[in-house]
Amino acid sequence: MKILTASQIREADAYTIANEPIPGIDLMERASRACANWIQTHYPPGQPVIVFAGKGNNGGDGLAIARILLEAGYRVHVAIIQHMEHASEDHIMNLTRLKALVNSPVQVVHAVNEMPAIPAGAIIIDAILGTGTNRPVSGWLTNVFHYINNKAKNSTIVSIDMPSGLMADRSTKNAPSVHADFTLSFECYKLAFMLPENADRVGTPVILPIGLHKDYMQHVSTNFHFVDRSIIDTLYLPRSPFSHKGTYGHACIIAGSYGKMGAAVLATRSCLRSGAGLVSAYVPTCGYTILQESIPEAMCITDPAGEFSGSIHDLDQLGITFKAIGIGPGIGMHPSTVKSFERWITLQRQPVVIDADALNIIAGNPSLVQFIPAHSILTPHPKEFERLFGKTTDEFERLGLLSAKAVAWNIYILLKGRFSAIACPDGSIFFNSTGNPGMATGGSGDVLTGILTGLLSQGYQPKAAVLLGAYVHGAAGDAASAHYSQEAMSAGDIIGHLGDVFLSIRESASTNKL
Ligand SMILES: NC(=O)C1=CN([C@@H]2O[C@H](COP(=O)(O)OP(=O)(O)OC[C@H]3O[C@@H](n4cnc5c(N)ncnc54)[C@H](OP(=O)(O)O)[C@@H]3O)[C@@H](O)[C@H]2O)[C@H](O)CC1
Ligand SMILES: [K+]
Repeated sequence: MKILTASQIREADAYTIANEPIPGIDLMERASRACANWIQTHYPPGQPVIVFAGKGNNGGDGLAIARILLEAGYRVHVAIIQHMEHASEDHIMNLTRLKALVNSPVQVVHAVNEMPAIPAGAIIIDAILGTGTNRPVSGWLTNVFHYINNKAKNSTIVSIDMPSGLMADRSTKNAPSVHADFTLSFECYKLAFMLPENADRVGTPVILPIGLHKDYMQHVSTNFHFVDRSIIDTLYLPRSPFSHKGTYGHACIIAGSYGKMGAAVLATRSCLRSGAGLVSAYVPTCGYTILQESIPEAMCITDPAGEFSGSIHDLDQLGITFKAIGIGPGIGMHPSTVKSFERWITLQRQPVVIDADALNIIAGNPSLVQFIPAHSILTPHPKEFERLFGKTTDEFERLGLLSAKAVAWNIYILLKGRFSAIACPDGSIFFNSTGNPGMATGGSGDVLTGILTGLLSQGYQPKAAVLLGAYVHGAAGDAASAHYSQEAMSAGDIIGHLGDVFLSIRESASTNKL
């Protein structure tokens, strides 16, 4: 799914009005009905509803929603927030339609002391500002937001299109905004929803299709995408009935050190569970028994240094052709490991997966960047990202830096988070849609490294491997949390659910081809 900027959304709106064609007021009605339907499905008419409407089209939506809910038997109070003098045409039209209903209380609020009381259990509809927000909110609107956020007990805030105060494609990190429980947003995710700095403002985003024109949506060019199942199904490569283990490559996981052999076990096991034909683990000698006993399907190559690896650079001399290599989980930062990694990276010619301490080694010696093979995949978490690329003032700026580095280094960078951001060498960014807070647990990243290496090994191109790998990792985490709970699930449980996820993707990909 494409993620559009505020101005592209305005264009989509205008294109739909001109080419469907449909009058703007009817498009607003369609959007408002989609919201009202959602509210009616989730809350019974007994609950009081308070609509806070601004003076633009977001407010127009609010007034239409109020009318539809009143007609459906809800008790609705409407407060128009006078944040500007003039009102949009469709706001005025919907106000007229609302006032035509008997018993429709409409109040105009000019100052925070005029705000209506919010009864316990109310559904608060926030339709003050939407995608037309073009500057951080200040002045008395700040107090209005504060009043709404300190809502009465058991009430729920449902924001329409955007939590008021947020800008769709710029940072409002320190600006006031409504903190929604749910955001019912039209047609596509907004960039602001993808960033952790807005997590407690957006609440749960719900995307409601409102039939914006297909031609516009198909042809509009954007650098931002949301990876949903429709993208994943096109990436999946079914295995050939005539294949053998050689078809799917020999993968190598370079991982582990004394006390961190779990990282090697998790990455190796997830690599095996992601379809590699053969998997070898390269580990320090101290990990030999652990690895062979816990994963008999994998081969084991030991580094002579003992408790850490110091001869990684000699791997190429073994005469084994690895189709893909993943390096980093648990390798530590012993000076010999650092030296050995530095030599090893200069010898690489095909894309590799680089994670954890291998990233920290690069951060400590930025001259290594020139040796990272084109189209390699780096998987930093935010702290590792900062060590590699430096600090930014907000997360929009961080996205810009992420994209610039992926282009400059000609690599894929997967920045881990609720919606992991995958930056590609062409400047585009894909946000992964799967995963949950239960995955914020030790070993989860090691599992991802194994999955990505396994997918590369069996012939996925790096872009397909990183998009599919991130999705599968998150979806297996979702299945694990459904089974064990977010609290009790562990990284190993993610691996345990990879099979269910591959089965389901295989099924939907083949159904779509019929
Ligand atoms: N595009 C669609 O698909 C559809 C959108 N709908 C709804 O329309 C809104 C967008 O409506 P718009 O009228 O463009 O903008 P807003 O309602 O968000 O804002 C109205 C005006 O508010 C002023 N403004 C901007 N920032 C601030 C601020 N920080 N403080 C106070 N006031 C602010 C600004 O006017 P200025 O003259 O002051 O610049 C805005 O123009 C969209 O979100 C949907 O809810 C449709 O109904 C359906 C299709
Ligand atoms: K809003």
